[in-house]
Amino acid sequence: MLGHTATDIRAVEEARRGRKQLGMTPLLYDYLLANVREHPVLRELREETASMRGSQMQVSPAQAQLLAMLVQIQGAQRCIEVGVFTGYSSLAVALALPESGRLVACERDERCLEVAKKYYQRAGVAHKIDVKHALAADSLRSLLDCGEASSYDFAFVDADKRMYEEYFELPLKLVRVGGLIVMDNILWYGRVADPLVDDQKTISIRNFNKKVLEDKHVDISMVPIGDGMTICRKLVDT
Ligand SMILES: C[S@@+](CC[C@H](N)C(=O)[O-])C[C@H]1O[C@@H](n2cnc3c(N)ncnc32)[C@H](O)[C@@H]1O
Repeated sequence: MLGHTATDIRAVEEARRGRKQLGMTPLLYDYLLANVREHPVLRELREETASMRGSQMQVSPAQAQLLAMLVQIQGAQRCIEVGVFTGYSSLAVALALPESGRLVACERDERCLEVAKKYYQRAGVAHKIDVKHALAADSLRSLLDCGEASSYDFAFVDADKRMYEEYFELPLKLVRVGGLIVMDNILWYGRVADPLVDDQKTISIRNFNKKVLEDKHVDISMVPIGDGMTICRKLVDT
């Protein structure tokens, strides 16, 4: 164990003792990253984003890989993303879609979208992405107004944490039975589990987690990857 920190060693020992959840250490994170297949344009985008304000908002390469895998398993053609930032997760989804696939990408910040669009072009997937520069709730409501309820295969929600219930309910209407909605940041840096933390965002995510646990319209799986993701599979039309 030469060169390993005490924390790294403790994490490995705890795992050996049979704990079901492995703590993520910097060493283990680097190992995980080294074992992710990352498209070269995704890597370039991640490197550019790293120097930008808010770079911690970007999903990890392992999360993006999981999203792409879910899209492929679903055989998804029609996808939605709520919260694009500089485009890392949307680019991963677009790369996983077939040529005929479409992704509606919702983002309110124009400067983030400029970066995202540059990389969509660079990766040759811009034609698959319909960028909606507006508040996501307005964009999603207008899809519903256009008669697109129950017509999407997959939605990824990674925006305003204070609105998580609404940003789940709207995609739930847009996704077909059998389709997936993936909600990001459901562990919120561990704050959701700390009863002493009671800021608005933490309370909103806690409320969402409680509500979706009891929601009979979906099957769920809470996955401790990145900052935590809940994968929801729609069971019935709402
Ligand atoms: C966590 S970041 C998204 C990260 C992105 N999925 C990625 O992997 O790079 C959240 C983004 O949602 C956008 N956002 C927040 N609230 C929004 C809203 N109500 N409508 C549209 N975009 C919103 C923010 O501008 C920000 O770029």
